Amino acid sequence: MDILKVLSRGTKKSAKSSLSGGSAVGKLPSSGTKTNPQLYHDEIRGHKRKRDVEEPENKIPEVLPEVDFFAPKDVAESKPAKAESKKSKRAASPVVEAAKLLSADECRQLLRSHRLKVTLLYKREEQHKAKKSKKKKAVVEVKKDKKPQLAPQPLESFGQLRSTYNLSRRVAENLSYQGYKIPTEVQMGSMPLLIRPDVALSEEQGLENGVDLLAVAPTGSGKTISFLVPTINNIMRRRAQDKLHGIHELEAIVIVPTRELAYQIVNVGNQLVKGTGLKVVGMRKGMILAAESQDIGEDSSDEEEEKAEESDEEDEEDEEEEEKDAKPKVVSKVDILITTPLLLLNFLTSGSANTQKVLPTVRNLILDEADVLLDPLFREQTLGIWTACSNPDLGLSFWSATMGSNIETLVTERLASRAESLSIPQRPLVRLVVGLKDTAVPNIVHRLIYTASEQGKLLALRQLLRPTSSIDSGPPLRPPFLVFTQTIDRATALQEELKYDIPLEAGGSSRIAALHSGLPDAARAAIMRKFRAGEIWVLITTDVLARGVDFAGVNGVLNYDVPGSSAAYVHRAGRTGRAGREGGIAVTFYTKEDIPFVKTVANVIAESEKQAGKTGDEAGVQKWLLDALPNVGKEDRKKLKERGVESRRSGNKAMITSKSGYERRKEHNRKGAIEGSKKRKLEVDDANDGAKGKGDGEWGGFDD
Ligand SMILES: Nc1ncnc2c1ncn2[C@@H]1O[C@H](COP(=O)(O)OP(=O)(O)OP(=O)(O)O)[C@@H](O)[C@H]1O
Repeated sequence: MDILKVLSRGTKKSAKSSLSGGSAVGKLPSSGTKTNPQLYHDEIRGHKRKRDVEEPENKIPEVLPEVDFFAPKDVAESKPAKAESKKSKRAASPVVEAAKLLSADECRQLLRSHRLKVTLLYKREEQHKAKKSKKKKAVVEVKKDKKPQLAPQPLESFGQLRSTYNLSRRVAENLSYQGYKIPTEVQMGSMPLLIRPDVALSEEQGLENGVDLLAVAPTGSGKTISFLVPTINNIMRRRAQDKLHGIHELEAIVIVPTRELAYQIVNVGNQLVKGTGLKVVGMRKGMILAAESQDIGEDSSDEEEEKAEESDEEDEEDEEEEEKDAKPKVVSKVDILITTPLLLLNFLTSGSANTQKVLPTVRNLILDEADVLLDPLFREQTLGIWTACSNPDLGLSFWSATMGSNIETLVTERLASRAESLSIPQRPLVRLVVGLKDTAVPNIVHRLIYTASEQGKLLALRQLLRPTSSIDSGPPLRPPFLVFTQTIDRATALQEELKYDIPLEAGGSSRIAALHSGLPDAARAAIMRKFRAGEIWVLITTDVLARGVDFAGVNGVLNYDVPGSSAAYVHRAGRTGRAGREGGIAVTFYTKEDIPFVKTVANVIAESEKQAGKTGDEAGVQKWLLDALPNVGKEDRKKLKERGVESRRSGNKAMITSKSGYERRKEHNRKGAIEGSKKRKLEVDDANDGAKGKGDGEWGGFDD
């Protein structure tokens, strides 16, 4: 099998092949950068666009430089900086163009052409009603049944961030250094709103002081930048206004569901805060933050605060130092904290039982992958942190590619009850949605493959690993790719099964790895590093990597086991085809056991293809199949989401093996026969020994 040749393509890309457009390889998402990361730009009917969407700071070449997708994110991004001279190290400041605002009609047209829908979910209005000579104030809430559409100024180019929204020069430079050409849809819609609501929503009254935001946008569409840039800029602006220079204070928290995602966001944050003096820190176990205690009794957090102040004065805290020293320390140099819910909650609830730590300095709370953070699995932990952020000016934003209406309701209710309990006016709540439906991944190829048995899946996967394989007429599934399984055991077992499929001369078993939550932190980090560096080509995992993790070079995703929900499918599949790149493929295997549940996946595929305008033979799921598959009942959906397909949780069927049931039975019988014969032989020997007077009854049976 010439797998070496195939797998080598992942790392040894010639400039020619990686830029060529025609071949299958040329179409792989890892074969080049995408200059336009936008998914939608429908024609504006009846109107000619007045403004050109081209980036004014067109200093970036038309064809972006070759990027090593596999290089670790931080290294890849910092490498060129080292090579350049100090003077030219920073990207040139984006050209500042004169601030021009679009008319409300133009905004609406442009937003619609990018399938961006912005809705006001809640607003407290004060109306002045003239009653004879007296003016009476009345509070009117936006009625649930008539939520108005908003038309905020869309961000057409990153240059506008400086000219129109007065973004800090440093942050603009750092952003420009990332080499992005044009904003994605979610950046287009959300950044103006979050950076300068007074400008973006100048037509709307009562929103100028900022809004809370629910943002729903496809996987890989640049949501991280969308919340980090405004957060950094807002901290800098506040400090500049208050003339607070050179201080560190925890002002923003980003909550994410996994450690991998937290590290990734810390890396992106560090790129964006270069030269600003701000610190982006990832929460670690045992880390102590400068927090206040609600009950000033005999609580240890007083001590912690004192310690925090002392260490602030000493000014000796440094992230690198902390890495070296595993002992818990008060981390006073942190402006933006990235954390998983439990790590921060553990800190907030540690210490004396009758005290609760609060974080009154936090002005921005960001929930990335908000639907999962507010799912029963993490809900209590997330809400615990939310409650601890006691600043009355707290701004909240919620981000995900999928957001059920239950999440929207929960957020709305929580915001209302928070305002009531703190006796403060509730901030307006705005929802921003990119695309027609959140259950879609429109820019990749989807395939559903039926195999008669569990063993058939393994054979099919082996088949896909072959150099000549392709799925229907679609693009081939080429390494590097991610394989999703239902449980940790299955991930490990699949790795065991596949590790000898990669020839030694191609790196052998070191090219394949399994990453799951059962591994220690260091092992997880090492696997991530190797996968990013292109040393691991097939990464088998569980849903722990389904959310948020950004591997620009991943060609495909294979759902070895059917995902537990439509949202899980969207997020798993969304690990490929990121930043608008086309050519990514998501393959989903299903067996007889999955048939009652597979319609959830088929529906997402159908919706994705509808949004991408694919029909007929191009479609990965044909109409006859959609019609034939049974609808998934509410109970089944719930069960599947919570537990996955039952038969894969335990017992023989949960095993992954290339041997058929018949072969396994035969092997079992053969083993039994050998053991039986050994036992008989030993019994005879024993009897003989006894006869010789040596038997002392020490024999303890056969080993397994
Ligand atoms: N304007 C842009 N142009 C090109 N690439 C971009 C742009 N903005 C972000 N990216 C790149 O897109 C990739 C995906 O971004 P990000 O991880 O923020 O996506 P996301 O929307 O958070 O995805 P997910 O829903 O999976 O978490 C990153 O590699 C990022 O560097």
